[in-house]
Amino acid sequence: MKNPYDFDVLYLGSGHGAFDGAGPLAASGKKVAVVEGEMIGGTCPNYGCNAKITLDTPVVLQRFAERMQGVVSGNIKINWSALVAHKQAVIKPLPDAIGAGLTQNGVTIIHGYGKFQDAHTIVVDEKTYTADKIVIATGQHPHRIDVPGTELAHDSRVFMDLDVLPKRIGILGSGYISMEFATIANAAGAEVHVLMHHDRALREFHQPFVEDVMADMTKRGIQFTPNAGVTALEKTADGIVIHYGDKEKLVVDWVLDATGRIPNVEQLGLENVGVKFNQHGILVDDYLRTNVANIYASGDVLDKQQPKLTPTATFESYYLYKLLSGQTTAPIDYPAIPSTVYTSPRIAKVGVAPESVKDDVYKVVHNHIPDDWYHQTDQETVGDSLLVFDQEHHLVGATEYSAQAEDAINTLLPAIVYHLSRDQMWQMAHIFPAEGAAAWHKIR
Ligand SMILES: Cc1cc2nc3c(=O)[nH]c(=O)nc-3n(C[C@H](O)[C@H](O)[C@H](O)COP(=O)(O)OP(=O)(O)OC[C@H]3O[C@@H](n4cnc5c(N)ncnc54)[C@H](O)[C@@H]3O)c2cc1C
Ligand SMILES: NC(=O)c1ccc[n+]([C@@H]2O[C@H](COP(=O)([O-])OP(=O)(O)OC[C@H]3O[C@@H](n4cnc5c(N)ncnc54)[C@H](O)[C@@H]3O)[C@@H](O)[C@H]2O)c1
Repeated sequence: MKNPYDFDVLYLGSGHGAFDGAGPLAASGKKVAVVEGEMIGGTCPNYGCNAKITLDTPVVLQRFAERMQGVVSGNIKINWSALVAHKQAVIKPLPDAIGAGLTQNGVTIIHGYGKFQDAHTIVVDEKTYTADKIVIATGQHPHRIDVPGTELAHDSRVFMDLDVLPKRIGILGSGYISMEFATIANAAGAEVHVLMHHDRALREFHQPFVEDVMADMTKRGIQFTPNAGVTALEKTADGIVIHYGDKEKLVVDWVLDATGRIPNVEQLGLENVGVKFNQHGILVDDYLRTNVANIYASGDVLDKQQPKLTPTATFESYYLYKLLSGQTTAPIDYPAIPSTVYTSPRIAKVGVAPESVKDDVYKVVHNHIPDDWYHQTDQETVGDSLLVFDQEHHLVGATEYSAQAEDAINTLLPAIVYHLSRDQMWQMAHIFPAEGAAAWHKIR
């Protein structure tokens, strides 16, 4: 029977929650549209992962040169305006490249904000588009602290476009964005103050590793204030005054609000169709289907257990491609989702956390990274990993803090996802010498 709608599948949003699946879905013969209100590709390429890692790259170089002093000489100084210009040059082509990838696969791109009129109809700038199935992949937006003067603070997107690095920066919150941007701003020469909501940072990460990273950041001049309880922001002739705690004050030139992100569920017309959501996002079943049968959701906008990260959004998007193209009827089966905080050194983790381990079920193996021969070459002095094995020596979790923790954890993923035995681990021959080989060597 002919589809009575304009499209088989229409996506609201064009981030990883949409585009990783929309392209293959169109290539499989489905008529697909993507509606995007801002930049094609969404947060990750334009003002998230890719933009941030470009700003971080000279920090890594700076740390590397610092470790190798004596063998090489001279410190690396970051030229902030040149770095931001470099970031713009690296990021600028991405929306066009992602858009071209979509259109080459046959996806129709519609620019503008979409809103539900009914369960099969989306309105964009007064034009209507109908679809058999609709996927809500609208992501999140920054939370703004609810205190007088909140408008004086900025979000991470504004930070990444600053032509001139402010001298004194106050950062509210101590999650991913706070810790990463504090690292970058400090390395580039700013005075950085982190006002923590509680007494711990990065609460989902192994706290002894977080404390080591914070000690290093403190040594480099970043000032942490635990339980700050920010009460107001005020503009004065000296700068912006952050009022916190019991009548305490801090004067800075610029404030980054890094107090979390909120799902984009407002202004979608969800009330017109009755899609259910809460403050964590849209509610879906194990097929990423909302309570309205033809409406699905994917990516950061979901209420879910998995971390709201690009690998999760990509996995969901690809799952929906398989489901909506009829290649699977199975529920989504998430792998262990890895995550990293791009401080320097980084903290990365995947799978079973060492702190959750009961002795009789799992075995935790500790490695001090500088003890590895490979890390004598780069004069590494810090870093630890904890590897969690079951009784049959299957790797079930790993967490590491080190200069290259993200690569070490990525390398270990097949062992966890495919539940490899020791014999199967030996079936893989790694390029040597390399970080990945060093990480793999520790689990065999
Ligand atoms: C500063 C920062 C750094 C990050 N770094 C990392 C990292 O290093 N690694 C990592 O894994 N994750 C990182 N993330 C998280 C990552 O960016 C997100 O998990 C990922 O982008 C989620 O993809 P998504 O498609 O669900 O949402 P998004 O990428 O946010 O895409 C949603 C899109 O929907 C559009 N939209 C919203 N409403 C509508 C509407 N009504 N109509 C049409 N379009 C609409 C938005 O404009 C947006 O483009 C970072 C996030 C931030 C903010
Ligand atoms: N490397 C990465 O993968 C990466 C990097 C950046 C962002 N992200 C994604 O973006 C999301 C948002 O990052 P984020 O750092 O804004 O959020 P977050 O949830 O990681 O951290 C928010 C911080 O703000 C604090 N906070 C909350 N309410 C507050 C209040 N009223 N006053 C003061 N502090 C308050 C929290 O205690 C926490 O420290 C992350 O959760 C993650 O999903 C990922």
